[in-house]
Amino acid sequence: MEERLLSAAFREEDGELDNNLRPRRLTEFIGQEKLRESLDIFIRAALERREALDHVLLFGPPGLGKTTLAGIIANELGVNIRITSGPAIERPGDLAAVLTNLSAGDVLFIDEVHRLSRPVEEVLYPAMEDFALDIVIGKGPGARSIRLDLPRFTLIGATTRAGLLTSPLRDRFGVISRLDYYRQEDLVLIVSRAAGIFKVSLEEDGAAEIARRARGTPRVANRLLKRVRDYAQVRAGGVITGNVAVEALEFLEVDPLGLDQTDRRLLYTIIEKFNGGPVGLDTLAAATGEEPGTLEDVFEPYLLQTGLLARTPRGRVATVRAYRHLGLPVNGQAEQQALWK
Ligand SMILES: Nc1ncnc2c1ncn2[C@@H]1O[C@H](COP(=O)(O)OP(=O)(O)OP(=O)(O)O)[C@@H](O)[C@H]1O
Ligand SMILES: [Mg+2]
Repeated sequence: MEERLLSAAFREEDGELDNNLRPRRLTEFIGQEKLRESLDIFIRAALERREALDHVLLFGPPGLGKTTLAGIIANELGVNIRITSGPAIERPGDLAAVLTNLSAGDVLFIDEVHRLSRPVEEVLYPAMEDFALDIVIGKGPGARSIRLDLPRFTLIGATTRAGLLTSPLRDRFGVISRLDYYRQEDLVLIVSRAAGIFKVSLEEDGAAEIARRARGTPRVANRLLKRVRDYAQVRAGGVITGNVAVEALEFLEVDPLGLDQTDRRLLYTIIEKFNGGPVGLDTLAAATGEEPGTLEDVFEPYLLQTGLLARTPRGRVATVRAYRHLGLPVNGQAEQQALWK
């Protein structure tokens, strides 16, 4: 699992990659036009009024650019960014320390903001709303609370699971932006830009081939580019043509829709062991030896998105498209089930 080339999740080896490749300005950020345009307006307006930007919530699947955007926003505002994450802030006192160290206008970026503990969240509410910190002194009936003023700051929260955010927290964000999977043409621009930074020679067809198999995700596109580059260097004189990209990606077992072995095995299991489905999540997990949560969060989103898998009230179903993709005959059963789609 950890080793999946196509996982959109962040991995250690991406660290360096991400830092060199991260666009620093809004104009360098490719795709997500609507979101980019709105952010551009909000940032300019805040700058003109010399105010801190409203709190921003960025949500969407992993690897689509949430952390990148947080950095860009701070950069465009010309302020410092403090980076932390939900699980890293263990106690209310930890958050209080971070908040009291901010300067006016600063950006506080909290990644995985849905994973803040309740007591920590409660410190965040008045901080976001009134730029104040309520500190309780003493215990029991003698306890009293004093209010400390905080500088006006901008909280940027990022989450892959907006549904898990409590509503009091969600309601305190003035800007709520969703990132979507990228279009093919945007991914072509993204890998071409990365190739420029890596100084790899990448032809147009090569870029298209990598983009097509990148699951709509810049992080995956950049990672595939790195592996294809290795292949091209050793086997093909360093130039990534369309053919070289196809060869390399076949070698890496990334198929034309961007599925890897694990994705295909999942679909085969539904088709062969469960006659195409419907099959319940837990049963499917047991049959494939994966955790139900992993199936749901890691494997399903992309299969659902490409229409290879469908969720029905009675369980998961392999669609006609899945049969065709795997080159299996579509029997009457599958046609029937396809009606669920
Ligand atoms: N619009 C974009 N243009 C160019 N490169 C991008 C874009 N979006 C993301 N990237 C690249 O993709 C990589 C992953 O982006 P990022 O780390 O911002 O994703 P994320 O949404 O924060 O992921 P996670 O949910 O795992 O934290 C970075 O290396 C970044 O350079
Ligand atoms: Mg991130």
